[in-house]
Amino acid sequence: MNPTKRVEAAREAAERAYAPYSKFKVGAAIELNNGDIITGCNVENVSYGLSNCAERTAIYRAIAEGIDLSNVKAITIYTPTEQLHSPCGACRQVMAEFFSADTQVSSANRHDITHWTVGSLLPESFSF
Ligand SMILES: O=c1ccn([C@H]2C[C@H](O)[C@@H](CO)O2)c(=O)[nH]1
Ligand SMILES: [Zn+2]
Repeated sequence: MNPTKRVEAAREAAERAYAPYSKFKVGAAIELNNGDIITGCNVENVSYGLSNCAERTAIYRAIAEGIDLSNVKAITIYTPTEQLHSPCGACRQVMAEFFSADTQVSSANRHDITHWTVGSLLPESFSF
């Protein structure tokens, strides 16, 4: 595991966030078992409900690039804020779709990092 590499990649991705409405910039970095990193940032819209979170941007980018998400080691999100922030409900559901329940999910800022798993963030997730 290389949390520093993911934190740095997520921090750089947060700098690319398009968040003129909320001013809340988020970056995400998915690390694969082979060490490859796929990043995402939040992308907002003047029609606010169309905004996409950093986590889902990274996951959808990976899908679009044909990356096998059964090989995910961990996902880290980064916010340039004083508090740490956990992923929203929509992103938890999308993570549950593509990542196994034991995949590590981390949230970092410039001071701290905290860790969960997909299963702990969305217990008893919907499926059929
Ligand atoms: O886990 C989260 C929570 C929020 N956001 C984005 C959505 C929106 O652009 C901004 C404020 O909600 O932060 C993320 O990217 N990830
Ligand atoms: Zn989200």
